[in-house]
Amino acid sequence: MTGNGKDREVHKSPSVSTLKLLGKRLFNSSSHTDNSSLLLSAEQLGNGRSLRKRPTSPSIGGASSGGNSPSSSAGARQRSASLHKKKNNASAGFSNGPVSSHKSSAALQDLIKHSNNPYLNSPSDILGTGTGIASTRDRDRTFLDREKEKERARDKERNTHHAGLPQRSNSMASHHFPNENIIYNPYGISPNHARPDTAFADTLNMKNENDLSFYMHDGNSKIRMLPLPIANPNDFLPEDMKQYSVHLTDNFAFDTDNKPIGSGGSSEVRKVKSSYRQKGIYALKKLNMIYHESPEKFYKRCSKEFIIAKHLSHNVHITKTFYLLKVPTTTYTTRGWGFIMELGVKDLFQLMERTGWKNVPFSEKYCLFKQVAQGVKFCHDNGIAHRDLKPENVLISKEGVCKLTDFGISDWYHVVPHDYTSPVKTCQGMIGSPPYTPPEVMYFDAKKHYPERFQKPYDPLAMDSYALGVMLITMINNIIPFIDSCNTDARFREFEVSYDNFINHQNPHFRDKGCHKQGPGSEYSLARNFKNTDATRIAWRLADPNPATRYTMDDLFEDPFFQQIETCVEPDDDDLVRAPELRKSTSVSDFTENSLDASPEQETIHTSNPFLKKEAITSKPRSMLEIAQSPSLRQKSKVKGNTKAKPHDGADEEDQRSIKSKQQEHSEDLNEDEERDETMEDALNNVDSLLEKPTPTSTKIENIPSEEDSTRKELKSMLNSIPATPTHNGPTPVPANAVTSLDKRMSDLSLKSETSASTKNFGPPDVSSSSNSLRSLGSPGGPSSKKKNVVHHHLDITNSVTNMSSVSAFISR
Ligand SMILES: Nc1ncnc2c1ncn2[C@@H]1O[C@H](COP(=O)(O)OP(=O)(O)OP(=O)(O)O)[C@@H](O)[C@H]1O
Repeated sequence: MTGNGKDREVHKSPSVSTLKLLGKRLFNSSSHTDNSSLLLSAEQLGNGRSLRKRPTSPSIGGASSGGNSPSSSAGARQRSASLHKKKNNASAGFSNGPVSSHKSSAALQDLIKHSNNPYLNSPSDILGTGTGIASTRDRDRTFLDREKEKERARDKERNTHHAGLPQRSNSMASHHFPNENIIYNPYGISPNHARPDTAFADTLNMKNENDLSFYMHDGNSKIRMLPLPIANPNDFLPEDMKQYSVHLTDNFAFDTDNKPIGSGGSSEVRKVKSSYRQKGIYALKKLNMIYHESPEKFYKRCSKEFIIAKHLSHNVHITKTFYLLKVPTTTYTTRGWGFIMELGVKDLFQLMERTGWKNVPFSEKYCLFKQVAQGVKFCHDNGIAHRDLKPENVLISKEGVCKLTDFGISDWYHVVPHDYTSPVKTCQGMIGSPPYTPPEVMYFDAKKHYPERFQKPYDPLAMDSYALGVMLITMINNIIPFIDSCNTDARFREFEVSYDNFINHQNPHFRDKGCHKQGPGSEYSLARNFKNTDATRIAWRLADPNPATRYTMDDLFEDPFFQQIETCVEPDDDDLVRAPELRKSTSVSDFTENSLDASPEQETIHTSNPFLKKEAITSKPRSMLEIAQSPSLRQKSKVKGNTKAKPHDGADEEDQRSIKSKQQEHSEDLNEDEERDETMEDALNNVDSLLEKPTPTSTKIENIPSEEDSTRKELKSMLNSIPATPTHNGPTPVPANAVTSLDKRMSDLSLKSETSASTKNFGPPDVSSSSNSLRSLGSPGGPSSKKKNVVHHHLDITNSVTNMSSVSAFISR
């Protein structure tokens, strides 16, 4: 999390008026339990940034690879657990205790009153779910009894010493409020308040505190500046990822409306534009040094994140990461490093916090879930455990496709990283973001004071499964089920008891491999809203508190319910995101770290790309008709589906091309290809923007806004030329399996026009049925007819709550 003022614009608290409104509702509510906590949350919204996201427990232990790892690469991935301290100074000195949330006195008393420790009461008192008989659980009993005593003492202490501390709204976790309008928000009244940060294991040697960079900052003590000179990213990248240009301003410019579009524990995300294509808008994830981090550690941490992200950037469900660049000090940023990435429209958290989320059909929620699962499977198939899955780390593209992002604490999970036959490397230490962090990892949370014997090396893959399960439960319940996945959280305890109860009394084989009998039914609170016991099976099996029996990704993919979920995009679908072009490369010695963006003209003059001027002469855009007839001039060699990415082969074809563009012999071919691609993509963008416009009346081609640029003319010409009877891909037959998304779109356009009254018209039904998903324009008779023709509108979720910055953030994108 960055600490500068701009950061606050991203996910700042709701407006005062919104809060007042919510406050009124709460006062009128009959549930005293919920009200008090909610009111507290509302009050706290005024606390600003520290409340914007849930404070993360500091972790002193440190996550590192387990004993079977010869080299602890996880250890290299540390981020300061003092993040908590950094973000939330008020909480410094907060007494550690088994109840994780910091409660002010009012809420705390209420919480205590309603906190059910299943081990204190008779089983039938606490269940209220399932059969009404609690399973006998000897495990941890002694420990819990001891903890109970400690908890009482700490509660007392909190009531006196810690009232008013920033906190998460526990009450939102699983309560159902009398006012249905409030239930939709999975994380509480303030979406920002409740966005959890990632916990980074802090294995920092405290001796490093004297590191000079610790004292370098730009006026805000929470942001530390890297000392000059900034290291060259290429010095930290493997051979096959080395980049032609390493300076942001060589080939990119900041967006004029330069607002941050997101921020996390150690980064701030902004839009940047390619200097060469108007529509080339990308995300710059500017990486910040975290508390106690030395420059060397920063460089290693960031280059590792980049290498992993780039290594995985070959799947439709992974946000593409293109370059690791030096970022100069500008009005918008402090100097440092940043990633150029594919731009997401919003993240899944932002979808889920919308009022309309609760009305999203199950089928669409399952579609989103399956897409996320496919992304996770791809990571696992390629040797990476994500380790920080949460809705905030799932971006939604403008086509409505889910894409995993934030590989900040991801790691290679094989003992020998690129030997996929080597065993799984276990981890130790507190990492991740509660409640998505599983119980076996929470044992390492220093704040919880678990005895060391509870802290066992854990499987990072099981961590991802668990997070996926909690995400699914959250998506269906519209609210997080508990705050922390540990038995210091009453609601988690309730979940654990229900789990055991279901197994002991209803389905003894629930945890058996290959058992696909029904999951828990509506008598279980965390199953009720699913209204489907096959769906509860996958959710509960993924969120199994016991990692040894938890669903693996393979188990999930073998589950019949999971298999029959229809998605609007297939994992082997091509996506249309292209790598930004690098034409200019300022040599390191030429570069002043504080230089500001150069104008495109200057860049052209100073370009070191020998083909730049030539390109202007040789570029001969194809007409859209030509494109429609033979769109597949250039076959992109993409890694599809579950195919393995080569270790460290993150430089994809486009990137390689950018690098190779220095080589004279390939110049003409490359430039032609680039131009063709650009024309095609621009055309598609235009088609997209036409189709995505919620125009109520018939959208005729003639209604295209009158801007007479050549692409638009070509677009008109293409659409008007498409015959009523689709010829699919024109005269050149393309094998079905080689059909790209572009082909599909083109052929789908034909079909659309056929079903419309006129080939020239895109009437309202067609416009509205064209979803934001890649599959939305599926052609029943075309080459993709084998695939499902599912139409989803993942981005069309209404929101009646306005003035929330996170809402405005994505509206403005
Ligand atoms: N490529 C992108 N396009 C659009 N928005 C993005 C992009 N990358 C990140 N964001 C937004 O910024 C937020 C923070 O990004 P990210 O999670 O990568 O940062 P982080 O510092 O690693 O966060 P964390 O605290 O989870 O470790 C995301 O939740 C998302 O809303």
